[in-house]
Amino acid sequence: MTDVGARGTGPASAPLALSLGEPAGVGPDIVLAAWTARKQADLPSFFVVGDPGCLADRARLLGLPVPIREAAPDAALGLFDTAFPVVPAGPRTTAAPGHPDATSAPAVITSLDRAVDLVLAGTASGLVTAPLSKAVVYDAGFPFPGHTEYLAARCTPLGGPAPRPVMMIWSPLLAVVPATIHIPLAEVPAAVTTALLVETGQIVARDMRQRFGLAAPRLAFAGLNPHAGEDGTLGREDEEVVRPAVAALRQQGIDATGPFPADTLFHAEARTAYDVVVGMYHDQVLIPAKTLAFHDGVNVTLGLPMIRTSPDHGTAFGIAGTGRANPSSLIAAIRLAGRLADAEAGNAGVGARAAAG
Ligand SMILES: NC(=O)C1=CN([C@@H]2O[C@H](COP(=O)(O)OP(=O)(O)OC[C@H]3O[C@@H](n4cnc5c(N)ncnc54)[C@H](O)[C@@H]3O)[C@@H](O)[C@H]2O)C=CC1
Ligand SMILES: NCC(=O)COP(=O)(O)O
Repeated sequence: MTDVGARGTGPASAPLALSLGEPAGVGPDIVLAAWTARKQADLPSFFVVGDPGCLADRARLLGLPVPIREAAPDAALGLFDTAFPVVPAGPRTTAAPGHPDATSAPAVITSLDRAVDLVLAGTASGLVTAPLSKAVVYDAGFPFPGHTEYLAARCTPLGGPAPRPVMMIWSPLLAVVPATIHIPLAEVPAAVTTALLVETGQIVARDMRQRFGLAAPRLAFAGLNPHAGEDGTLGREDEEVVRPAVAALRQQGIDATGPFPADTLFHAEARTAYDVVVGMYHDQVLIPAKTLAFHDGVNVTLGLPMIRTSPDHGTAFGIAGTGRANPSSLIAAIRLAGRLADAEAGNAGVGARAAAG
């Protein structure tokens, strides 16, 4: 694993590195659309790491006049205004849009590996990942549930402990963190421990302060059971696991509250009382987040010594290569990564919910 201690200190004006993700999905469509929208959306500069042929094929299919230029990472900044810089990496892909193919896995993984190399070396100021097909990379032996866990492994110092990665889905309307991520629902009650919730709350509070510039972030914890357990009559976990975690965080000076019934935690008035909801499992918090702001949502990985964002959606095979893919979530992800990089370089934090605009 890479020695994180060796990470460079590139200025925030270094471009962002984008991994290309699944070639049969909408990744190439939205990446091309984001570069096309770079001026009107006032995006920070970025380059793609991956197969330039895949992007060129998709541009041709979509009729987009995007001048794709193979480039070294340090040439990308100078090119970005006039051409789309692509740092070649990995084999040529052949999967047709909408038809995922196991042969793409080496290209997908190499694109991600090389993009992370460049971020850890300080050549790029942050990572933005286009969606990959978990099935395609799992079949090729990719040993991680998703980018989130892969990045924690990549950020593990030589001989040191792995950082704990925390997934946050962020939008101007709502920011949520699932305390457990990609595990079966049946395993959730055992996986939700007081220690896990305390550690999650600490990471969220720290990154909201340091990366998002919130002086005193307000964390609302959702309960696990209906009505947050109804005083223990609908399940004991809320009283015995979640409440002690909230109390421990409060003792540490973190503005944590809850557990709250999840069904009434996401309406407009409730959302004014917190900055982030920490939920107990994936769908509990990703459903409200994607329902409220599917096209503005950004997946941000907290807890790592690098910046990583991505769109909140997946490969959308049904619309890949049709011109119907909406690039807004990727555009929001690029914009947020740029602002987080600026904040890391010492400029102002991005604020709780203001950075999407
Ligand atoms: N960060 C990542 O790499 C992620 C990868 N995935 C992967 O994506 C694959 C497909 O997942 P699904 O559950 O089907 O979710 P999905 O997000 O790909 O699609 C869900 C629905 O939203 C629509 N949609 C998605 N993105 C859109 C866009 N940009 N514009 C317009 N409509 C859009 C799709 O057409 C579909 O109707 C799976 O392999 C999953 O693991 C899913 C989420 C994140
Ligand atoms: N449901 C969110 C998702 O699948 C994204 O996972 P990751 O690849 O960002 O870890």
